Amino acid sequence: MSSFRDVIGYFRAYRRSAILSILLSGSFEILDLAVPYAVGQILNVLSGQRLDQFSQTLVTTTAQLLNVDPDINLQLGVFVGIIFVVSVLRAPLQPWLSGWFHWWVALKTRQDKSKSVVSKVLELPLNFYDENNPGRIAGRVAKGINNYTWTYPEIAGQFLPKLMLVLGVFVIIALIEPWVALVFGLSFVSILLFSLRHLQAIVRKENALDRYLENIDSRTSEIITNIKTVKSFANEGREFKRQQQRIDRAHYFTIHRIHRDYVILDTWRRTVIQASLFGILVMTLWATVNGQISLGHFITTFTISSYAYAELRPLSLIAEVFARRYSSMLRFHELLNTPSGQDAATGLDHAGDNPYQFKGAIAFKQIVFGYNPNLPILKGLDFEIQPRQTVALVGRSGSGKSTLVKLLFRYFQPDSGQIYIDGQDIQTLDVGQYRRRLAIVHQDVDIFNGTLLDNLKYGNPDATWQQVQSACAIARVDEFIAELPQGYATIVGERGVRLSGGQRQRIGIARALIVNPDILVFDEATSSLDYESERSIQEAMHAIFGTRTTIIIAHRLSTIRDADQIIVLDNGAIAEIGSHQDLLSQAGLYRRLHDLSESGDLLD
Ligand SMILES: Nc1ncnc2c1ncn2[C@@H]1O[C@H](COP(=O)(O)OP(=O)(O)OP(=O)(O)O)[C@@H](O)[C@H]1O
Repeated sequence: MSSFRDVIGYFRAYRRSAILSILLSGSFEILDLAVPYAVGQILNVLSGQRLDQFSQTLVTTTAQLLNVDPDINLQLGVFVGIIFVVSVLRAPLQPWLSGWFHWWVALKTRQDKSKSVVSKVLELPLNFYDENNPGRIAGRVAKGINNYTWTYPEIAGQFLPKLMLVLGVFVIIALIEPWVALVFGLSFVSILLFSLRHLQAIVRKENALDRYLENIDSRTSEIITNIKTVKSFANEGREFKRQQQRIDRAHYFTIHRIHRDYVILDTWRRTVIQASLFGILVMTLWATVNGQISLGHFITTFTISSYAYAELRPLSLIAEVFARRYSSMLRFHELLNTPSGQDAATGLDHAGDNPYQFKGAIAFKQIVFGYNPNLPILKGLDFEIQPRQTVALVGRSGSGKSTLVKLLFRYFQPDSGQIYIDGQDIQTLDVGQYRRRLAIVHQDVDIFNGTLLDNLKYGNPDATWQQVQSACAIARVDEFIAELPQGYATIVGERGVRLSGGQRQRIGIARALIVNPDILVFDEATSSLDYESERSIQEAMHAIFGTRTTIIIAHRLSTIRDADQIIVLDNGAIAEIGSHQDLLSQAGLYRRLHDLSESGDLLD
């Protein structure tokens, strides 16, 4: 659970600049008090009343230094000089000594945290993305980073310096009239404490609202991702209505619970402030009439008290805005603190020579695994694959084929058992370097916005032209490349040419081959393709068999007739292992699946 400390810790790297600039800003605020003080003393000079001890010393010292008489002109000159220094002379310095640093800290931290976000996004475990959709994650990042950036200058540049100002006012009033200071101090502390308590309750509500709004954003993002399905079922109306209800509910809560609470707080605060100010006016006037304080001190005390009370409103507003933003800041912190997961590559940069080169012998030893440890998906798998063998994983949907491959890629760690490659436990290898010796062609090949060549070389940017061309020939990418407007330089992806399912799959195969992996996995899903594309891809796969260890998650039997080994999974355990012919003659599960799909059709 994140806390207020974590929120402060966000700016830890720049704490020296932060502390210095906050102290400077506070000093500037306190310097402002010199103006009403000097005005009060000018009034005393003009009305023939005596100056206070401090002013008297100041005037006498100045007179001695300048070797002149401490007459009215000098006295006025000293006080006007003070006002000039603390207002006019200070004006060009302040932005550089305070404002600059507040934004500098905020923007530098934003720069650092933006990088941390990218690295976190790359390191988060796969199951995090199964549980959180892109809209939810992007929303949390954008809101969190922005709120931190905007909040810092407000807190460091205004809230804290103004608190220092209030402290300064308290000290000055205490020096002039201690009992007025007592009233002032008590009213201030009670307003602040009450506001804080009230805000705590509001923050809890803001937190609930934030989670609710995140769910709305997440659903909107889901609608965008699945827009084809929404439209094909003509469900726009239903989706709109559902989101509208959620938005209305969130805003009812915002207006009638949270916003109302803020207004109640403001009502109470304004009343107490005005009552306190009125009390101070009456008390100081009484003291002046009775000759306890001078006219100048009456003006100074009343002016700086109003000054301080006037600051209470902006102070409370900043505290309110902070409260509104606080929960999104905590949630951003939680995201950055999400453990990177076992599948995270150690260090993001894996450039340079890879120390690993495998023959491709794989052994699964007594592998037990469940996404939830109490519900095992793989229940003691034990098998071996020889180098360059082609092995097919067959089984009903949900039998654990993809899960097994995820363990091979170390996206997850087995609950018990080991996976060996060329006799080495894969857990002992550097995960990033190890994974670079493997490649997988997914059912749905991801295409990045960029040229076709960039996409092909995604796994191996240093690949030679020769390597690219030969991979494209094997994967039959060359068959459609001539049809693209700029050949390899054609922009594909988000803002480019749309590719068909078959074209994407062939690009996926070529991309994997360009890496020249020791182990190649096909999450084979040609069922969505037309016959010609399917044939083309099957031929591409056949051309690869025997050149490296190949694992096929098989959905159609036609591709895997020639596999060296077929592993039939049933409910997370191995039901049968053997060649196509062996398994057919065993008359077991494979035979049943085969008979069900005589034409070599779907297994699941
Ligand atoms: N990230 C996940 N978190 C929790 N459970 C999961 C996750 N991924 C898969 N499962 C569950 O694990 C079981 C095995 O899934 P897996 O994807 O390995 O099966 P499969 O044999 O590859 O299925 P298919 O042929 O349909 O792709 C299923 O019951 C599935 O619901």
